[in-house]
Amino acid sequence: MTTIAIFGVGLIGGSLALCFKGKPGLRVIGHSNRAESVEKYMKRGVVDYATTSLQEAAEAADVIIVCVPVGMLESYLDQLQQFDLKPGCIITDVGSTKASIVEAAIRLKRPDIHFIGGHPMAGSERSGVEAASSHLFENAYYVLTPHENTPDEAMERLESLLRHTKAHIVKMDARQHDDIVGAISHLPHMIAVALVNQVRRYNDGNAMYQQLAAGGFRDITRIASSEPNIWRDILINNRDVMLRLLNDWNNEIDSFIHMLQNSDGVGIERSFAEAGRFRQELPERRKGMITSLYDLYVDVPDHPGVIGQIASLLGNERINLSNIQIIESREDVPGVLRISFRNQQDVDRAAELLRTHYEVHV
Ligand SMILES: NC(=O)C1=CN([C@@H]2O[C@H](COP(=O)(O)OP(=O)(O)OC[C@H]3O[C@@H](n4cnc5c(N)ncnc54)[C@H](O)[C@@H]3O)[C@@H](O)[C@H]2O)C=CC1
Ligand SMILES: O=C(O)C(=O)Cc1ccc(O)cc1
Repeated sequence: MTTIAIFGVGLIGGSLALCFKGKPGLRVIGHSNRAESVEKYMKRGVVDYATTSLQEAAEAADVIIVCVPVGMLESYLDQLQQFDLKPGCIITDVGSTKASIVEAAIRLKRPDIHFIGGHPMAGSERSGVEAASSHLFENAYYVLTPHENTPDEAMERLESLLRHTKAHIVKMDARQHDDIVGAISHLPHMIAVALVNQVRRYNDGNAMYQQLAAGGFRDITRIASSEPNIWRDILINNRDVMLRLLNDWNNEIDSFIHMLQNSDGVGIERSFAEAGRFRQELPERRKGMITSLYDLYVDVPDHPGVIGQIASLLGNERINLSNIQIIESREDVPGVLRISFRNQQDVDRAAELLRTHYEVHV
């Protein structure tokens, strides 16, 4: 029996727990400092057992997964050092930054305890165990940042456990991880927040801003609704990388300012064309950060009841949808209902079925 202890059973910890719970040979213990949370984990059935005792959970574990905000990770490592952990115990984390925690783990004293940094590169703007799903990591990348001293045996044990997430495991240097993820995830979160706040200020003087801000604005700013304390920790932890990236961002914006000052239409066209080409080359249908996947758009008459109708059509054929959203503007997406699925096969089946009743765009 492999016992997995999860500290911080929120969106990511809860989703991991759901990937492992009920699998043969695995037992999942959840920990929270708060008794109400422990009760909630048990009631929702995300773990086999839950406790407020860090020591009890840690000492029972073969694998410990620390799923708390980035700013708390080091203090968890320090506390774990005080306990009589099982020999061979693997400690991993899910933090969105890797360099500082990998560095801190070098301080772990026992040579038979192995820390391997981890970052499942899928998530959402939602938080808490209420948003957890066993499908969250399917087909996403899961970065591991082993140290040069990490034994192969420990790495293999962790990889084999994480196969339950159905994510693709990639190994990477922790600093390189922070550079890349800084650019493709942390910077976009900052930009989304800055953009929303800019428009929020205009809206103070004229509420039409908010009223008209649907469609594209909503899409590209979804991640501005992310959990503030989680992102405070990520950005402060990756501060040096972020400051460099923001400097480059300023240069990008400056170049737009210059093009506009000079009415440089050729330059503007070139910027859009270059960006479009690069974006087209992004891996398609790979679940990852800042992407909604397996979506289809259905052009439907705007009347109540249509969502129910579509849900029953899909339900009758046992096609599971993961999300359904009304898009209020038709300017930049073909259709008014966005329906998300968990895999391409479901998109294809749904598209074939719904085409007999509606106009469908995949
Ligand atoms: N949100 C996302 O999409 C992703 C987040 N991550 C990382 O996963 C970790 C957890 O994030 P989420 O699950 O999104 O957050 P969450 O807010 O859903 O869950 C955080 C968990 O940590 C506990 N917690 C919060 N503050 C604490 C504190 N001061 N001391 C002890 N426990 C505390 C909470 O009770 C909760 O169980 C973070 O390190 C984040 O960087 C990684 C991939 C994606
Ligand atoms: O919702 C999205 O698109 C995200 O980008 C979620 C996310 C947030 C933090 C991570 O470290 C990884 C993924």
